[in-house]
Parts: sequence; C-alpha cells; structure tokens
Amino acid sequence: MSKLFRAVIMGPPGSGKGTISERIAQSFGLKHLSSGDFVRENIAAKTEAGVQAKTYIKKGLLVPDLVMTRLLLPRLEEMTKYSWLLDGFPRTLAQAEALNSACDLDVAINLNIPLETLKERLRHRWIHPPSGRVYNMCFNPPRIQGIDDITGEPLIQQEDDRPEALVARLRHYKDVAKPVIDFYKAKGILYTFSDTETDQIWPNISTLLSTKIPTIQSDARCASTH
Ligand SMILES: Nc1ccn([C@@H]2O[C@H](COP(=O)(O)OP(=O)(O)OP(=O)(O)O)[C@@H](O)[C@H]2O)c(=O)n1
Ligand SMILES: Nc1nc2c(ncn2[C@@H]2O[C@H](COP(=O)(O)OP(=O)(O)O)[C@@H](O)[C@H]2O)c(=O)[nH]1
Repeated sequence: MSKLFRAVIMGPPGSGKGTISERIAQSFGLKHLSSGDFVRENIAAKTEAGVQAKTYIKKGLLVPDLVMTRLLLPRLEEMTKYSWLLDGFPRTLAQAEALNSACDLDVAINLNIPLETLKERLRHRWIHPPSGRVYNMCFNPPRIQGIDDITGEPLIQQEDDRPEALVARLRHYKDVAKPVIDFYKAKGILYTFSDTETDQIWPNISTLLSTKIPTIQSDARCASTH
C-alpha cells in the first residue's frame, strides 16, 4: 500500500517556496498544491469564493481566512489519494487550525531568508500569470528575455515585488506567520532552513524528506468533511 505524505511550506515572499516546491514535487513525486494558483483558478472560473477573493487581491490584501479555507479545503478533499505539499497556505493561525482539523501534517518546512536576499530576488522575479511559472533574470532566466518558455507569452513583474512594497509585505508576513510557526513548533513538525541560496538549502530539505517519506505508515489521512 502506498504511504501518503502531507507537508506545508512557509516563508516570506521571495523565500523560494515555489522554486523549492517544484524540486520537491519532481524529486519525491508529490503533488505541489499552490494556494496562489487555486486562488487564480477560482477567479478565472468566477466561483463564489473566487469573486470574493478578487476584491481583496485587487487591493493587494490577503484574502480573508473564511474565503481562503472555503476555496482550499474542498481541493484538498480531492487529493486524499495523493501525497502533497501545500505552498502558500496556511498564512494565518486560523488557516492553520482549519487545515489541522481537516488533515494531519507530517512536516512543516519553514524558509528563513535574509531581507536583502529577498529584495534582490524579487527585483529580478518575472512571472507568467496564467500558469504561475516563475523566473528570475539571474537564477533561472527564461530562454528569451521577457517571454514564457512554454507558451511564448509575455512575462510580467508584479507591482508588489517592488522593494518599497516588499518591506510592508514582509512586516505583515512576520506578524501573521509567527503564530503559525509556533503552532507547528508545538506539534513537533517544524523544520526551519536558513540560507541565502536555494541550492544550499535544497540538499538539507532533500535529506529530511528522504528520511520522512518512507516512514509514513498510514493511508489517506485527510478527513472528509462531508
Ligand atoms: N493563504 C493565502 C494564499 C494566497 N492569498 C492571496 O492570493 C495571492 C496570490 O498568492 P501567491 O501566488 O501565493 O502569491 P504571493 O502573495 O505573491 O506570494 P509570494 O510572493 O510569497 O510567492 C496573494 O497575494 C494573496 O492575496 C491569500 O490571501 N492567502
Ligand atoms: N538568485 C537567486 N534567486 C532565487 C533563488 N531561489 C529562488 N530564486 C528566485 O527568487 C524568486 C522568488 O522565488 P519563488 O520560488 O517565487 O519564492 P516564493 O515567493 O517564496 O514562492 C524567483 O524569481 C526565483 O526564481 C536563489 O537561490 N538565488
């Protein structure tokens, strides 16, 4: 019987959650669930939660906990047969508690990256909004500058990746993330990685997951909320 694994990855904007999640998904065969992608899909599909979420995102605000959990938890229920890594959720303690009542996590990865590094990375971050693909003009540039490798469509830079906006985002991140980090620490599943380079952090995450993934004993552990 296959052993299922559940993890979340946390960290400030630009800490490498998306980049590292992709590596984990490829190396360990987990599904990478990006809450940002779920939000964008719901907005595109004009679901009730999507329409509500859009009004906050347009203003550069976080989507309220109730809307986020309503949007996300049903998606997790569809994933009961898979091992997954959730990126971008939970962002608040209320979201962590909602997730906790829906399923048991094995690992919470916490990325701790210096502010100067975050600023520098986000200055060079370009994204392909329809797919959520992320590039960096230094670290992983697209084949053609300003163009998505897969679709040939244009890449954009997000307004809130500007250094001036970033300081406020980071302050906000720290305030809301601290109780979430403490929550996972108290559960004994928090693993913090600190460095300026993803390539330095990656071997340590890979080693951790190699020890954890084969030891998972139980089967589908996401409780159905029906
Ligand atoms: N738990 C979450 C996840 C996402 N969002 C909203 O969805 C948007 C897109 O999420 P994401 O792709 O994770 O993007 P960023 O906030 O740009 O995150 P990061 O810079 O950390 O990659 C966020 O800006 C936020 O408004 C949210 O409110 N709460
Ligand atoms: N220079 C550099 N850029 C990186 C590194 N790791 C990730 N990036 C880039 O930094 C930006 C932020 O990474 P991303 O995975 O989007 O972080 P997230 O906001 O936490 O999801 C992207 O443009 C990445 O390509 C690294 O080790 N060095």
